[in-house]
Amino acid sequence: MVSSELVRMFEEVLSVQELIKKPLTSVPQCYVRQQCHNEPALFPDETSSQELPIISLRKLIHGEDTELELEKLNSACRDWGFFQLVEHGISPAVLKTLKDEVEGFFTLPSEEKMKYKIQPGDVEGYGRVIRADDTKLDWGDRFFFKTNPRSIRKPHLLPQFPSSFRSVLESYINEVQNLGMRVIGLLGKALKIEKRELEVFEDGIQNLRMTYYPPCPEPDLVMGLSAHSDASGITILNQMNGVNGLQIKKDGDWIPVNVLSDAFVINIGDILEIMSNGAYKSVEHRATVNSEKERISIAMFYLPKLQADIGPAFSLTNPENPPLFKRTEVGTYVEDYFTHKLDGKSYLDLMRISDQNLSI
Ligand SMILES: O=C(O)CCC(=O)C(=O)O
Ligand SMILES: [Fe+2]
Repeated sequence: MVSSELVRMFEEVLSVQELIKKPLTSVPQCYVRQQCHNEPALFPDETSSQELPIISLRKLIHGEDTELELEKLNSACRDWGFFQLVEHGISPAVLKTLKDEVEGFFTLPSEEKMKYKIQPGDVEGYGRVIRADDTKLDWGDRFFFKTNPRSIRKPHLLPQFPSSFRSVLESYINEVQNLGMRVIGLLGKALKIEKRELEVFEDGIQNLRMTYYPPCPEPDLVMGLSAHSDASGITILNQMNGVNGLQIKKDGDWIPVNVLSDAFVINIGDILEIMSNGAYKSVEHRATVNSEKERISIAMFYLPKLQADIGPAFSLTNPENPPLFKRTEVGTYVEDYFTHKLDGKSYLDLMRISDQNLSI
């Protein structure tokens, strides 16, 4: 539990960008992580031979290699829970303008960004949500907001953005929503889930998190984003300024992901692990920072619509393959998720049906 004094201190250091404006020789204690002895190294061997699978959307859709590519996709989601998507069809002009606009946004004067500051009791806006069990702060400035369906947009956030930023975001939101639906369809095909069970994703929820990770004088003492799994169906990550930092947990090791230009990193979130009845993995990941250059990413979380129920797909479960997770409404799931700390896979574990009461 953090003391109220610590909460006040956390709230005062709302922006890491502001913090590093004064020359810093060491990192304030509220960012310093305690490395436990059995934790894998923060910066694992960069020569790791494990490379994230690369999947081509073009190959998944046209040509002779469709089946082969679908099998590659299937293995990537089972073994890694992550893959890099190339030839995804999102227009390069939108991606370039988006990068410039997001960079521009994070370099606005603090007073401008504070107009969008997260309000007490909310989770959307600029800044961080302090939870009762937080003990350390992440080295990154975030902006989280809900974009789809349009009716859930907060009037003081996206609608108030500078018009050039708003306009490119609208294009990106549309393109990435279509891409998300396409990828979900292909995952359903690879998993052999009946099409109608994926209809819950049509006009699904889309949330965006933009994160600016400033350079840090002592990068091995801090974490840009704590280890977590995503609550989404899938997440589409755009590492927009080409700087490495993302790490994925695989077989107990943290594997660094090399940014591939013109690729998105896509991962399976908790909801798809549940729907696939555990066949696809929602894998823990985290973001590290470096001492040289800021890192900017934008993550798009794609979820089924709010009224939908989530649970293991009926077309995948039977007496031989009983459901491993409980069913719940998306709305309840999302609300519960936000009240938990980003602490590995703990929330997904709450959804797991224990061995004693496995039932269909
Ligand atoms: O910035 C990154 O590389 C990771 C972002 C992420 O995992 C998230 O926003 O959930
Ligand atoms: Fe994430």
